[in-house]
This record gives sequence, C-alpha cells and structure tokens, in this order.
Amino acid sequence: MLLRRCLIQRRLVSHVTTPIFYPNAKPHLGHLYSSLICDVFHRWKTLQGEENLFTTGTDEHGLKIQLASERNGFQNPKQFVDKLYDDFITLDKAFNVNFTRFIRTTDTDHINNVRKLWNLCDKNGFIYQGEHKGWYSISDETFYPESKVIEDPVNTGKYLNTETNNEVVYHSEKNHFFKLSHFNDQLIDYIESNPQFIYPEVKRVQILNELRNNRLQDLSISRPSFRLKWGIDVPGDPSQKMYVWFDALCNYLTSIGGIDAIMNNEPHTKLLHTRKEIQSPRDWWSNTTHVIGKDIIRFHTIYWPSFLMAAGLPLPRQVVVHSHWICNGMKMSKSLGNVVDPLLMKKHYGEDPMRWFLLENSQLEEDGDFQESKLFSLTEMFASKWGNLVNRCCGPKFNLQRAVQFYSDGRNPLLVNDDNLQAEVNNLVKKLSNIPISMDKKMNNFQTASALRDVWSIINDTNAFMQNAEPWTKGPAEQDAIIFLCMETSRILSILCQPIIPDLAAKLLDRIDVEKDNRTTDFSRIGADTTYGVGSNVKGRTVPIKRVTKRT
Ligand SMILES: Nc1ncnc2c1ncn2[C@@H]1O[C@H](COP(=O)(O)OP(=O)(O)OP(=O)(O)O)[C@@H](O)[C@H]1O
Repeated sequence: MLLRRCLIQRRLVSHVTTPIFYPNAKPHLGHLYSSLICDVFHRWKTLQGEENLFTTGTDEHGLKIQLASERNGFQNPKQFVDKLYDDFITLDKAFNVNFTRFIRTTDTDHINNVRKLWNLCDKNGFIYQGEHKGWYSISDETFYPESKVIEDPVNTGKYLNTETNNEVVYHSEKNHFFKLSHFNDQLIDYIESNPQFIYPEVKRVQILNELRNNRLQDLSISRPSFRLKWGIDVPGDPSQKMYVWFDALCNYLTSIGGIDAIMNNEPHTKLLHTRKEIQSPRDWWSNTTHVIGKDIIRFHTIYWPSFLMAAGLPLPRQVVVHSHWICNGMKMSKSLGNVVDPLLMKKHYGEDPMRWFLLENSQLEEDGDFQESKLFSLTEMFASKWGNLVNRCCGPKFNLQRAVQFYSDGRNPLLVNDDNLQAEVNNLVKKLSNIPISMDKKMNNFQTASALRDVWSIINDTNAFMQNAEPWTKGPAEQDAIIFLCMETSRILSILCQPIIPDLAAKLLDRIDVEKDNRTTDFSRIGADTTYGVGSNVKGRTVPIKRVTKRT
C-alpha cells in the first residue's frame, strides 16, 4: 500500500518547457503561442492536483545577438539583452503566462551547468579537436551539409541552405567536435522503443527517416573567440567559445536543479526563482516535456538527446513539436518582420480571447494563418453564447440558489415534463458527465483545439435548450430544472476552462457566486457544488463578458 502510494506520488510530478527565445528583437505571436501551449498544460496539471514546473526564458549568447547588439549601438551585448529580455517577460505577464522560472543563459547557475555538461561529454570521450570546413549560416548559427546548399536564385554568387532559406558562406576553422555520428543507431533504437518521445507521430517518422537515410556526421560545437566574442569559453581553451546550441539546450537541466542534482537525485533540491524544493530531481527531469516550433526539431530530437546520452544523463520524456503561424505564406519571424503584435491585439480584444483564439485555431501538424476577423467573431461568441446564457439565467425572474439547493448532489433527477426537452436534458447531462475525462485526455495530448470545440458544442446545445425550454413561461419547479442545468453547464465548463481563460473563467464563476475553494476538478461534476447561486439573481449585477467593437 505504502509502495503504491509512493509510486503514485512519484508519477505526479512533471516539468514543461518552452524553447528559450532569442532576444534579438521584440517577441511576436509565435513566441506567445509556444508559451501559451506550455502555460495551459502547466495550469491543467495544477488543476488536476499534480505538481508541475514550467520553464521559459531567453537564449542570450551567440553571434546573432552579438551582431544585433552592435547594429543597435550597444557597447556590450549584455546591456542589449538586459533591455530586450524584459520584453519577453512583459509579454508573458500581459497574457498571464505563469512560469515557475524564467531562465536566462547569462544566469550564473546556467553557465556553471553548461561547463559541467561539456566536461562530462569530454571526460566520456565524445569531444575532440579538428578542422572544420563547411557551409555556415550566421543567421541560423549552424553549419549545413553540401546536400542542403543551393545557389541563391536572386543574388548571384551567394548561397542559401534549403532548410531555412538563409544565406550560407564557406568557412574553414579549428573547432572542438562532438561525436554525433556515434549516436545515430542509439537514437534510432531510442526513438523506436520510446514512441512517445517525439510527438506528433508525423514528426517522429520524419526524424527516424532522417536518421536512417542521412547518417549523422560529427558536429562542430565551438567557434573561434575572435569571431564569436559573446559566448561561454570552452573549458581549458579560451581561444574557443561554445556553440550556442550546446549552451542553450542545457537550460532545461539548469532550471530543474542542475546536472549534479539530477545525476545524484539529490533530495531537497532547492530551485532558484521559485520557493519550491524538489525531492527527486531525476523524476522531474524524466517527466519533462519540451514544447518547440518545428524549426528547431533537429536540435531537440537529435543533438539534445545525443548530448545527454554522451554525458550519461537520462532523457526528458517528450518533445512536442508544433507548427508555425504564417503570414503571406511565410513563417512569422522576427528577422522577416512579418509579425502580429500580440500586445496590440490584447489591447483591443483582451488577453483571454487571444489565448483561446490561438489555441482553438491551431493544430500541432498544420500551419495557422492569423485572421483578426476570426478573433473578433470569437469575442462575439463569448458575449452572445456564453455571457448571454449566464445573464439570462441570472435574471430577476429566476432563482438559481433555490434551484441549486433542490437539485444538489444528484438527489433529484432532472425532469421537464416534455419528451423532446427531456431528450435534450439527457444529451446535455451525458456530454457534461463525459467532458472532464475527455478533456483531460485531450489536454494531456496537446489536442486543445479539439477540447475547445467540445466546449462550444455543449455551450451551443445549452443555448438551444434554453431557447426551446422557455423557462420564462414555466412554473417554479420546471424553471428550476432548466436554470439549474444551464448554469451547471456554465459552472463546469468555466472550471475546466480556467487554464485557457483564467480571467474570464473567474468572472463567469464569480457571477454565479461559486466559492473559490469549489473551483477544482473535484467540482466538475453535475450536482457537486451545493452552495453556489446565492444572490446571483439580484438585480443590477455586472455582466461577465462585455462585447468589443471591430477594430478599424
Ligand atoms: N511563426 C511562429 N509560429 C509559431 N511559433 C513560433 C513562430 N516564430 C517563433 N516561434 C516560436 O519561437 C521559437 C523560435 O524562436 P526565435 O526567437 O528563433 O523566433 P524567430 O521569430 O523565428 O526568430 P528569428 O527570426 O530571429 O529566427 C520557435 O521554435 C517557436 O517555438
């Protein structure tokens, strides 16, 4: 029994991470999207009573930052990133992104950890010195194989890589190398025997094909310090700086207590920036989910597990790969400048409609096209379907408190004296009874769009039921049955949607006077809350969702 309890406790810890973003320009909708996927996952786990950590941050070293800082007239790149990283925090705060640590790769604990990772890989024989020749992209900070380089069709004499379409130049230099080729078959075995490791499946197949068809070559993991000044020194060789991805990926270990804590599974590991103390860092780490855009899949599913294997560290549980928000057929990106400013959208439509919109209108597998008209329609739906339902049931003609007390805790079957209406009641009861479990499954599998469509389906059915049932024409007993079911819909769905629309959900729950302690999933069952509705039908109370106008 004790063992079982321990096992259950051990399973219920997890960690979710966004990529750490380059603060070389202001963040945009794409960054917000990755952060929201993680925030909703984190909040969902918390709502289920699980312990979860959520890390996000900024990737502050590298040539791209060095050059951007020079271009912007800064004396040193640290001053430049100190200014820009704040924009990422501002964006998170504006959209209620509730991270537990915001890590910067210039943080001292991180720099120490990166050195440790390097030393472990070196000690285990996976780092050597050699001559590096190849096609290098400054923008991507990576070398590309000959097979991925083409002549630029627009600018003669220039070359592009076919993966990101950025310019590449031919380079030859002395570097430290990582024996990536050693891990080709080990990675195939790992990905085959841990099918959840790369998600969704289409991405797992893509990476397996890549590993089977293009065997890995060793990877240059340092750059000469005269070219790359802004980076972490290679231990024992200050003439070289570490490759920015070796540095950046290690943030995931730093934020969960560091390499030593994970290796030795040190109990009582104190986490920086949170008051949290974790008992078993290894369990947290092994239950880590990295959420990333498809542009950086290679770094997370090939390089990162190889570095970890080389260091003798366990691998995270999963890498979840999402698609891109596009604009005019191209990925929205800082470098291209074809971006939507989320703060501008928030100012007009509010943060929760934006949160819902981005998650409802995206699939992991397909690129999404941002259409402001759809965001506006969503705000209309919130006001006319959900807000209006609550307003009607909280009108002075009805008595929600009486209805709740009569129907509480499933003591009374919901009967409405009409076969057609009774069929609608039964359908709603069935859908409401199923949604906590079906939503849990979908939220854990990052199928948020589908979960939100289920929510709308119930809201629509409830509105239709309210319209057909005409409670304003009925006596008190039938009125109570109708009002109770309609407000159970709103109450249960508001509880379940707290991770997606924290502020709106709170307003909806406040409007029907649901106590703060009764907003957990334990109460997401018909009849589970027997105390709400007190004073909800008093005249003159505020409307929970207000309409917004179209932006011109
Ligand atoms: N258009 C987008 N759609 C979805 N996610 C995006 C988008 N752009 C960036 N991201 C998120 O940010 C990560 C990359 O961050 P980065 O700071 O490199 O963004 P970027 O705008 O592409 O920058 P740059 O143009 O400087 O390369 C992606 O892996 C993804 O998580």
